[in-house]
Amino acid sequence: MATDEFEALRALLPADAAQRLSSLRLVDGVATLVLDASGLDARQRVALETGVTKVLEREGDINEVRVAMTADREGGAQAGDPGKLAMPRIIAVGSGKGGVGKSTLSVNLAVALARLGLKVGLVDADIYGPSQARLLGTEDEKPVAHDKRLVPIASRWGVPVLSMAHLTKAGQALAWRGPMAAGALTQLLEAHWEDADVLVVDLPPGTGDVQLTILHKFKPAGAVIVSTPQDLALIDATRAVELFAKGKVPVLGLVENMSGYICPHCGEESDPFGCGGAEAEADRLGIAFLGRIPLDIAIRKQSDAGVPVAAGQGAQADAFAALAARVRDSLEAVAPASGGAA
Ligand SMILES: Nc1ncnc2c1ncn2[C@@H]1O[C@H](COP(=O)(O)OP(=O)(O)OP(=O)(O)O)[C@@H](O)[C@H]1O
Repeated sequence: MATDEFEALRALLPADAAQRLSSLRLVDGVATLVLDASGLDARQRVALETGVTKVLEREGDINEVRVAMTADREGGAQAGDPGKLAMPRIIAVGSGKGGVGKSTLSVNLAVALARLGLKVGLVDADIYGPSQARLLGTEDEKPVAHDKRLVPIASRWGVPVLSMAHLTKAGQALAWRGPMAAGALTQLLEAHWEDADVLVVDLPPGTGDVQLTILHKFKPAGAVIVSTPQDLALIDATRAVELFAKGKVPVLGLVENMSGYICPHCGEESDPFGCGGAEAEADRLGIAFLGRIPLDIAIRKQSDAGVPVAAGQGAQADAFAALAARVRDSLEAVAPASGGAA
């Protein structure tokens, strides 16, 4: 955006917002602003955002206004370690095996937790197949930096997100290995998450270096393991449980995804991958069973369209709401929110 265009838009802003403006971009009718909200309480932040949105939405060439707030305050339950960045509580979502629906589950869990009233952020740490940018409809966004740290990208669903896909060109992330990947992951996790109560982190599948880096460096408050009901997936899920146990990360429980299929034509229920295996395995491992998410074409279609089912109404949204409530309660048990409110 040209400087005069920037200044013209800036001049439209209420004076307090103009003073706090760190960056402003206008791309394809979407105005993205970053405001420094230091010293403001939640109500003042909302007032600031509303004021900005109102004036910019009146402009003919602006269809959407996205506002990100940054602030220099400490926050989160893991604050208090002097010299270390304050971090929200991290829920790591892992699976032993690829393709079991870990990313689908992570985004819907994040949205469902936000609907329960938590402030939730989502980090896509899946360097080999980042998908959260698409799942939240933010593929065309690039994060800006403030004070050398990335500012999470706002999504339509109230869950800000950062993904490896936001930092790379399509396909590039696949070639990332070792220190480069660890460096990029650190940037995503050490971004401006200070407003979040909880950070859902979508891990890559398996039990390799990236998972270990996150475990050791960022100490998740808890882990959710996703599996389909087949034996092979469950064997791998057991490995993921062991990885977290070794890293002393409490396992909040196991979720069975793609559990039971209801034919959209005849209504008959079938179990292409079996059913109930994860619950039995959770029982055997002595960990909680967090619930079942059915195999439903609506979940796949809505995911592809960047509209998480958990944001809507109906049986699938209810399934994710129930899952989120269990995850929230387990998290409270192992890592209560500071001040006791969640
Ligand atoms: N419950 C479900 N019902 C229907 N489709 C689903 C369900 N869960 C996941 N899918 C679909 O399965 C595919 C794989 O899901 P997803 O990408 O979430 O898996 P993943 O475990 O994160 O995979 P990867 O290991 O490759 O990152 C996607 O097309 C997704 O839309």
